[in-house]
Amino acid sequence: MNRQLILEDGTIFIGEGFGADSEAIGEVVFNTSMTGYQEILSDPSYCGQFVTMTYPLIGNYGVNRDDFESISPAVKAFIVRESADFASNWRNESTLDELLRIKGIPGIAGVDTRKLTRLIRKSGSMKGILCSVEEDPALMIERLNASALRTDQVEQVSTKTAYASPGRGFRVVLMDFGMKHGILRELNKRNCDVIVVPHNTSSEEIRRLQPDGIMLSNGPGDPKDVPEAIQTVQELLGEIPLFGICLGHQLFALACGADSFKMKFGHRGGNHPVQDVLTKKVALTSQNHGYAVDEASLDDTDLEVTHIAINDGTIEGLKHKKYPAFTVQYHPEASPGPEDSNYLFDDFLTLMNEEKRKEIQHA
Ligand SMILES: NC(=O)CC[C@H](N)C(=O)O
Repeated sequence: MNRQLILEDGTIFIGEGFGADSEAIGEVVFNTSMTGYQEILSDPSYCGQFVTMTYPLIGNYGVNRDDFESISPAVKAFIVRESADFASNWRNESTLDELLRIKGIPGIAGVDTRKLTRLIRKSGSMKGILCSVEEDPALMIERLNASALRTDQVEQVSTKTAYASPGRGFRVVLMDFGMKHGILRELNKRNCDVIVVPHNTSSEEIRRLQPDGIMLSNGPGDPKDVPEAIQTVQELLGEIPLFGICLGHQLFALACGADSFKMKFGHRGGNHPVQDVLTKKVALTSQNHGYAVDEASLDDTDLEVTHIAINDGTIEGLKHKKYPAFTVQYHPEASPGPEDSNYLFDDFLTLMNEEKRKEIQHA
């Protein structure tokens, strides 16, 4: 027992260090997925956060080349009940511990993750510090309270330069706010000619690429921290069909005049039930968000709620009443998670198709 996790309310968890031997400060959140730790770890939306896995055994199938959602995991620290040091799977290429060491991410094992999760559910997500047990907790809490969490996460994880992932179908400009590779994979699977652009690409630059559609990716942090992206969406709305996921959904809502708020402890897991308002069908979804769109703020907008979370009634999907644009708060690209909502990518293609047909008729 050589490492401690100290929360801003003073709670201390003592555990065994694994991964990188370094200190970290971040926002402590929990994820209830039973598998998929590699995808979770490498999801850029966790930038700046400590992820607690509620499933008690993590690392048991190792880490492989194919399941990364980004090349450089942006998670600040990883908290588990038990870290398996023997990885058993035919795809396994390294252990979780090795990956965390290489990527400079500290971990702590042996933590009572049920207690930690209940605490977060009761008090809300909290700041935490992960450090050696040699450190004086009182001094650490002082440091924790004095440190403000960063607000430039999107800039940290977005691509610095544009790149193409060619296809022979619709051209889609994918705005990268901290994209999971699963989104690109789903678009390519449908033959889309994808151009991934940095988060701060202007609307003129996007227009110049002559896209058939725009995809707004997921990403870390508060949507209000990226006002220039909100403006870009405003400038393109109605002109080019649009599909947004998670942070992309929140940015779209803000661009349409709605508001967002920080949730108490968010939704992070692989089995969140979401209902389609129209069909009443429920899908099990993969989720990772700490902010949500405020329903009351929709009154003066042209937005319509398409999906809601069964667990707490928060908004999970929106559609513009006049323009070809729709978004979801959850992750239809799954990975990790169920594929119930994969059809949304097909809907995006249908939307682009319809708009193309209208254009041809009017030409
Ligand atoms: N996965 C995401 O895109 C998350 C969006 C945003 N950072 C939130 O926490 O709500």
